[in-house]
Amino acid sequence: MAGLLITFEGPDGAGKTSALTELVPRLQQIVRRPIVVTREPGGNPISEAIRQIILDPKNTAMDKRTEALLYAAARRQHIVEKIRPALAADKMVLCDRFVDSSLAYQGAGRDIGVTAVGKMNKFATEQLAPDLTLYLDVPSELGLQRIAAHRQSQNDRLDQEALSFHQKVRGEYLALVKQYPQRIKTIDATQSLEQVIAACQTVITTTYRDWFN
Ligand SMILES: Nc1ncnc2c1ncn2[C@@H]1O[C@H](COP(=O)(O)OP(=O)(O)OP(=O)(O)O)[C@@H](O)[C@H]1O
Ligand SMILES: Cc1cn([C@H]2C[C@H](O)[C@@H](COP(=O)(O)O)O2)c(=O)[nH]c1=O
Repeated sequence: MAGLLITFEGPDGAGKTSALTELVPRLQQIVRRPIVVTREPGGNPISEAIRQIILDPKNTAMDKRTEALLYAAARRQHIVEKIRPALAADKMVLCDRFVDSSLAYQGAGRDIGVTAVGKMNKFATEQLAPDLTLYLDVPSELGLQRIAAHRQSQNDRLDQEALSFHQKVRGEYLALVKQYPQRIKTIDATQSLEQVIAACQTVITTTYRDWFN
């Protein structure tokens, strides 16, 4: 498999989606091979349908292991339908969230345990791992403030969790950064959006120089 899987991670409100939206057209101007942009949970009809169920604020009865299994199920379908075919066709895949989100949110945030969630995801992914992960770091308070300030619709079920949940999530992300320093590069997402985009672009283009003009 000669493609590249680059994932974007971070607490809610870190700015992943905003940064990706601006970054993609800039990379497309200089990249030598096609880019596929996708997200989790989602990226194909089955996984987007699972996303609706997971994030629906009405689903307050959802058990935490059910939630973890649904994220993993959505991921499995996403890998089979979209990620693996794109990598096999030598494309660069930019994915908004991947397994690290499950480790941080379900493993730590929901207290299921990072090891247990990791094992479940190995089954789902058959060990497919990102080549590079950009971790956009913000204090949980700031991320939640951004979401509240720009809210256009009702918060999803995860956004509605208490600050302490989001702090556990961030704590696990910071632990993952220490555990995988080669793969995960931290971007200071308290900077302006333009600075965040520029930092992401620099990490990607300097790490994979031969992919760019
Ligand atoms: N660097 C930034 N400075 C100030 N505001 C920002 C910055 N980045 C994003 N925002 C704003 O914060 C809000 C959340 O951004 P965005 O949806 O991109 O975050 P996200 O990481 O994708 O969050 P989530 O995971 O919850 O979807 C948006 O309204 C966006 O305009
Ligand atoms: C992949 C994944 C995501 N989550 C959480 C993180 C967010 O709160 C939502 C996804 O919404 P976004 O606006 O697209 O960021 O789901 C999770 O808990 N576990 C996961 O594996």
